[in-house]
Amino acid sequence: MSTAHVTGAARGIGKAIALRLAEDGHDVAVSDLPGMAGELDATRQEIEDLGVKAVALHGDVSDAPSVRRLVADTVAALGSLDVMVANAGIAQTKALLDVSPEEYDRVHAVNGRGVFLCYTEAARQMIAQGTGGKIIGAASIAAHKGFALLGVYCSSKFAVRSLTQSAAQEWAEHGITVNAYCPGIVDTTMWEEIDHDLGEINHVEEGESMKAMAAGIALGRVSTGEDVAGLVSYLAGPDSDYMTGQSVLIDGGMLFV
Ligand SMILES: NC(=O)C1=CN([C@@H]2O[C@H](COP(=O)(O)OP(=O)(O)OC[C@H]3O[C@@H](n4cnc5c(N)ncnc54)[C@H](O)[C@@H]3O)[C@@H](O)[C@H]2O)C=CC1
Ligand SMILES: CC(=O)C(C)=O
Repeated sequence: MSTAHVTGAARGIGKAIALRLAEDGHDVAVSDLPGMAGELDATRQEIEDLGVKAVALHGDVSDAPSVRRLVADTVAALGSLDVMVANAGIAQTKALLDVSPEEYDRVHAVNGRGVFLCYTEAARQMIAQGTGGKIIGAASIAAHKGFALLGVYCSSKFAVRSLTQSAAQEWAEHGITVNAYCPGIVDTTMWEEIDHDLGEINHVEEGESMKAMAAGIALGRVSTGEDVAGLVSYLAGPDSDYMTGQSVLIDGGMLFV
């Protein structure tokens, strides 16, 4: 029996991943910020309804003691930690010249340090267990290409991509693989907020910014969380055992096609 932890699982991509891993037979710990308790508990209930064990935990991924607790509480509740999905992240839609140093730091604290903390705390636990593991992070198309008005966000996702490569090299000897998923445009609260903010900056109607970005998607539609969860299911399972250090695009053919 394998156990997984998914951060940022109260909604969006994280929730879809948690449910998919439960369908795959993993016991699943889900976590999110304390303010998301109601939504997170709904995710936990949906996982239990699939017939596996679930636990809902609260913590801020940018805070080291908090992440240490998330890992320890997962092991206490489910017996081990075999799959870590460092999914939690925040967006920031702003021209670089308008970003304050504090705003820069917050994005990197959640998207960069948050992934670093989840990766390293999970690896410590997996190394102690001695049974290997799968560590998976949320990157983005923004880890492969910079976008105007998302500059700081993009830089934080490039950080995830390089951390994933370094961690993969350092922990291979312990049987731990480290990979990241790189969605394009996923129809979640995060993209609703990006669309709203781009609309304000560019003086266009709500929905228009998303439509303009989506026009470049070869498959002709934006993504669902479930599209991304299918890739994470593969990265968490045995079929990806010979794959590590990769940041895999799942963008419907938006970049590089
Ligand atoms: N929606 C999209 O188009 C894309 C999203 N991504 C990435 O996928 C991940 C999930 O994105 P979505 O589901 O769209 O976002 P979302 O905003 O809908 O959900 C993110 C979840 O993370 C939680 N969270 C935020 N800060 C946190 C913190 N400090 N500690 C713990 N939890 C925290 C939120 O409360 C929320 O439940 C993010 O890392 C995002 O950058 C990547 C590419 C595209
Ligand atoms: C949210 C996100 O990663 C992009 C680039 O849309």
